[in-house]
Amino acid sequence: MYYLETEQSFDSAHFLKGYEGKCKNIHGHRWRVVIEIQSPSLQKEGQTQGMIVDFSRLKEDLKEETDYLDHSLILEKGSLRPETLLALKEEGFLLVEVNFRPTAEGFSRYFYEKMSEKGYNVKSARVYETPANSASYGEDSHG
Ligand SMILES: Nc1nc2c(c(=O)[nH]1)N=C([C@H](O)[C@H](O)COP(=O)(O)OP(=O)(O)OP(=O)(O)O)CN2
Repeated sequence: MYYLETEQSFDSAHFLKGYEGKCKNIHGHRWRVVIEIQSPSLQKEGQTQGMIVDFSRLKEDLKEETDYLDHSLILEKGSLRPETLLALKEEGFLLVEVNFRPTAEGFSRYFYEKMSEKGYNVKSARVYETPANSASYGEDSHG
């Protein structure tokens, strides 16, 4: 099996609804996302001969996903009162609502699924919330 890895980073704010501690407050991170893909074979001809996929394509596909979240406030659906949400929208803030608790674990699955939807055979997605703290998601091929 061949493996290929790339990474991107983005800056965004989040908070953890229902968390007893400092993470209940809106705070920011420079999130680092590391994706590893796998393939039993390599391209046989053309520009990408000998590659799983061109790094530049893999990098761009991941960047498209991280750019979507960059400089946003990421919030779990239903975690703010409707009037608060409306007020933030009226202020013109970039808000991204997600249907999971925005933890490092939640984001690792999010990026795993986003890159899988793009056709990659993803081995793992690792998301760093801080340089020392990360979570990863993968699915073993036996289900
Ligand atoms: N398993 C997880 N635990 C925590 C997560 C998470 O995503 N997965 N997230 C948080 C908070 O979002 C928080 O930002 C991180 O908390 P903490 O580790 O305390 O942050 P720091 O490393 O910056 O800690 P300092 O003590 O301020 O250096 C909490 N837990």
